[in-house]
Amino acid sequence: MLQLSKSLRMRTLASLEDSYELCRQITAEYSKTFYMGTQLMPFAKRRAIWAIYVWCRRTDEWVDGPLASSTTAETLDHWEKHLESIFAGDPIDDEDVALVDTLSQFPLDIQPFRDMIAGQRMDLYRSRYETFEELKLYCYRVAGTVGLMSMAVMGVAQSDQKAPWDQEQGFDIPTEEAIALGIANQLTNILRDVGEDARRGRIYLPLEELALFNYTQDDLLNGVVDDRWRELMRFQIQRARKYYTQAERGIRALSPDIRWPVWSALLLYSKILNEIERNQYDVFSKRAYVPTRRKLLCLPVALLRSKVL
Ligand SMILES: CC(C)=CCC/C(C)=C/CC/C(C)=C/CC/C(C)=C/COP(=O)(O)OP(=O)(O)O
Repeated sequence: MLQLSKSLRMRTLASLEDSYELCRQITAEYSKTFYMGTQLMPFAKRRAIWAIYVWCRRTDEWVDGPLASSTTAETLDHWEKHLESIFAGDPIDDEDVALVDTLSQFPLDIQPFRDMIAGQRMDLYRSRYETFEELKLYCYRVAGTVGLMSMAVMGVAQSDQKAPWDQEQGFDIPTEEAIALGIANQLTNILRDVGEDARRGRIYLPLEELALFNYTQDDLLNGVVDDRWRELMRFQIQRARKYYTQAERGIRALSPDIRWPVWSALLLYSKILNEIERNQYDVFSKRAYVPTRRKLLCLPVALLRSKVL
């Protein structure tokens, strides 16, 4: 019976090609920046990243999407079982077909996927973070994990593709740097979306850091932009940039064919911080956005860096 229902289900699922195409469309629709990055990758890696992106997006939707108000801990337990089924090679939905294929081709571990679900659990119960350590754990879970997943697909440089001194620097598998890029991206996202999150009653910035700048939760919820806020934002932006710098050091340890896309994604996303500065730190009434022309300008810069750094 179980066998029968499984085979019935299998027959109604999308073909491999259609599933990857679905993942491509979803990635293009939801994340312009990362989609642009993936377009610079070799075919097999590009579509694997789309399959992973879609699973991450679906995971995020449980707490951020239209059905979020009915999501409970049990919903996420169920989603974790769904994940185990994918890792067992048994797709449930059309989007899973591509991910099952990706798992058969790249050495992906289930742990970062589980950690990301744990990150969504945090979002379910918490709307405040007291310290940066707590926020950092959240950022690892919802975004650092994406770095780990992506790295398994992108691959690291073979020893004959590296200069001898790279090995001495212990850059064999740049795990910390991959996590750092996820954290940098997430911190950027948090800074860009402070106003939007406040309107949903959420504050991601650590409360003890607000206090350090004499800025209150009420100030934030009311969108007060003054010297205290600008100082606080300068401090936050500086820290996000440190994570970008750490990530940059790991890129040359990656396989050469994906250094350009990773540099591009890094530059494109970090530019949002420049836009926040350009907007005089007003993240309440404006959404920091990098215009397409400025985005395109990043690509040759990224190419150059991927060759020389
Ligand atoms: C640097 C090294 C060694 C490896 C690279 C490893 C990678 C690719 C890390 C990047 C991880 C990543 C893409 C994290 C996602 C974080 C994030 C905040 C995504 C935001 O996604 P959306 O919310 O869809 O984006 P927008 O809303 O900004 O379009």
